[in-house]
Amino acid sequence: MRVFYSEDHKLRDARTELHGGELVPPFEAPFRAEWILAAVREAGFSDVVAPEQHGMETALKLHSADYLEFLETAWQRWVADGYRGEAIPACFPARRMRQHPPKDIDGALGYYSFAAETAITEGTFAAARAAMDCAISAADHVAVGNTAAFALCRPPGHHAAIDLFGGYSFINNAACAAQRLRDRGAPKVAVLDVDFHHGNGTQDIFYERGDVFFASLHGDPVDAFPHFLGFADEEGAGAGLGTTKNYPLPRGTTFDTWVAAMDDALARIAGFGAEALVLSLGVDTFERDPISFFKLKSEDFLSLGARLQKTGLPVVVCMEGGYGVPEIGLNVANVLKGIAG
Ligand SMILES: NCCCNCCCCCS
Ligand SMILES: [Zn+2]
Repeated sequence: MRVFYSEDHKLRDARTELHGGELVPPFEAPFRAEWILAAVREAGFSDVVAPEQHGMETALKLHSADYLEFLETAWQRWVADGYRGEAIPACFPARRMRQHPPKDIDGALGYYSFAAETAITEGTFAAARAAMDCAISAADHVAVGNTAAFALCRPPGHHAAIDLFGGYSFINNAACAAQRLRDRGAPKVAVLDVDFHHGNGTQDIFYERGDVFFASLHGDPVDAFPHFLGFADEEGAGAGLGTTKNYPLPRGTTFDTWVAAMDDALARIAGFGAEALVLSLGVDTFERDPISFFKLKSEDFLSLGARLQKTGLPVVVCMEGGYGVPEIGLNVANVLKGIAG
């Protein structure tokens, strides 16, 4: 299985994350990609290539143009206004307020985000573009007949919505991979999000589309970030009615419960008639993840991958979350091993 990796992920190296009322070193840090890369190489996935540089046309089918323009210019606008810290949103267009993009960068940060833990810093946009390039190149690799590819995306993307950043996400890499597979001829594509956190961004992007099925297993939003989307009654709308399926799961969920939901999702994906699959792979479902509350063990990630291999669907794996512990490398490698059979 080919691995797409860009050194440009290192340009995303924020100093601060707002967590528990303190500015702490971000959980989503460069070491993550380094640990994962080392572990997948160690597991024999040594066909590691840099992605091609793709334009923004795929992303422009998924995100609004004004949002992508905001991402590209936010840091220089922030610096031009004389702020000394990192660009953290602090004022949001909440209920009954006007939904318009302010000229002021402080207001624009709040308008284009849904969470305040994610700082924009110098190099953030360049790193997000490189992660997007990895996802698109991995989709191209599968589109020409390879059964699988791994896009080692950093920063992650599944929380990035049509015009919102947050949850460490800026450009929705997995959505770009799905769109690319569609553009390269797959009539129907499915995105399966196994990250601990609901893929609110991917859901938002495809919610009214009937050509992409979105399924997500995640910590119940009543208890977990992103708190305000990912409930079981969200099933798509318009042309997309019936093509969203959420599996909110409780604190302490172990693999036996978790995998029953995955099997149901895979059955629905088969029923939908997907011809290719994008896996939003977060390994923050691991029992020792620092910010999550499921109890998957490292060997469970082998079973996860094996189930995907059994579908017979070509799969683009996009790296999402998974934090803090060295096992993130082993757990990702185990998924790839399961897929590779
Ligand atoms: N106290 C936990 C706050 C979580 N904040 C964002 C988490 C984003 C995960 C991306 S996979
Ligand atoms: Zn997550």
